[in-house]
Amino acid sequence: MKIALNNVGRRFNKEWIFRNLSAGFTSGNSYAVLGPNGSGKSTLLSVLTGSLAPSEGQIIFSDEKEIPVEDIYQYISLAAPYLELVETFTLKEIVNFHFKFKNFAVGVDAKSLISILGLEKSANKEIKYFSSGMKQRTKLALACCSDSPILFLDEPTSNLDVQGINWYRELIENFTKDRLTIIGSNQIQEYDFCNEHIQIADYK
Ligand SMILES: Nc1ncnc2c1ncn2[C@@H]1O[C@H](COP(=O)(O)OP(=O)(O)OP(=O)(O)O)[C@@H](O)[C@H]1O
Repeated sequence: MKIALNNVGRRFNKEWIFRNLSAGFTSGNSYAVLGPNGSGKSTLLSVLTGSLAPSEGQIIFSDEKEIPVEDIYQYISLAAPYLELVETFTLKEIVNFHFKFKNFAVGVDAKSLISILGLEKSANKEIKYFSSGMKQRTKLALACCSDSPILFLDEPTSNLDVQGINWYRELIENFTKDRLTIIGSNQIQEYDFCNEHIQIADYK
């Protein structure tokens, strides 16, 4: 899989969030999109997931041949603070719902995913009664344990405590091999495994 950006820029009204960004993202690598609050990390991630069109420049998705932007969602898993879980579902129901649209990563099924989460006792609890950390773990596990070749994680450790951060790092170790992984972050423990860094400030 490859995502190629060619002189990409995005603006909202008259404000350019980033400009002249040319970069290639390929399978087997992990990339960190870095910058302070409000710098444009989520905006760039939205462009990279195909959900936001660039204001200028070109984005090309390919896997041997070009993939139209309207099809790219099939190749992507995403966990982000602005993506909400369905609150009235139980954990079991949300896992079953999610995997009606995606396939499980190799070696994972609904039962083992709940065990990876460490939430066996909450399997029949509605998401609305989950703590913010439990919700965040659930979002990360759903994204990481899907078999999609591209994985986007925006602010992956928000709401996680030290134990949760260690759990996240183990998840990354087990589920990012051979994938194209892109992390939006400003916290080193979220992205220190990434082999390439993109500083939004370099494209202002
Ligand atoms: N739909 C929108 N319309 C207008 N401005 C927007 C829109 N979305 C984002 N922005 C602006 O773009 C800039 C970058 O926002 P973005 O959410 O990408 O930053 P971020 O680096 O992800 O921030 P944070 O670390 O706080 O999540 C901000 O100034 C924000 O107000």
